[in-house]
Amino acid sequence: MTELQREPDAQGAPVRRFRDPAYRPLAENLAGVRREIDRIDDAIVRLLAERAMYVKDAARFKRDAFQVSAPARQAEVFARVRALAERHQPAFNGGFAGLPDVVESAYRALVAGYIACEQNYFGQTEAIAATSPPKANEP
Ligand SMILES: C=C(O[C@@H]1C=C(C(=O)O)C=C[C@H]1O)C(=O)O
Repeated sequence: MTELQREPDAQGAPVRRFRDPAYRPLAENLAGVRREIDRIDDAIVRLLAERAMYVKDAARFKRDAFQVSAPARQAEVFARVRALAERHQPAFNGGFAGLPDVVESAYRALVAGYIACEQNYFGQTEAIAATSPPKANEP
């Protein structure tokens, strides 16, 4: 017989502890942990919305779908956020070993979503007629 699956008790006391004696808990119960995660998600989503508006603006500088995708820039972004995750590895409670992988894979999913939207916005733009630079001796 399989045991009935149920969600963890958010109000209850801990049911496990880290074997590391130096580990310092961050919250009294799971509800407290989740309150902090929700607070951080509010800030993250606000920043993702701000980032989105720059992705939209980037469409004005692109000539075609390949340029919207800009794979070299994507690779640069993924390497950069991975390095940032390594640099921001918390120095307490043993850090979070998988952080660079979590951050990189999150960015791979995020940027794929941003690019799909940028492709749509690109379709709402039109080419600007090329202007020739002013010639010497012209006022
Ligand atoms: C914003 C740009 O367009 C796209 C979106 C990117 C992003 O979300 O970081 C990166 C490269 C492009 O795929 C850009 O070219 O910089």
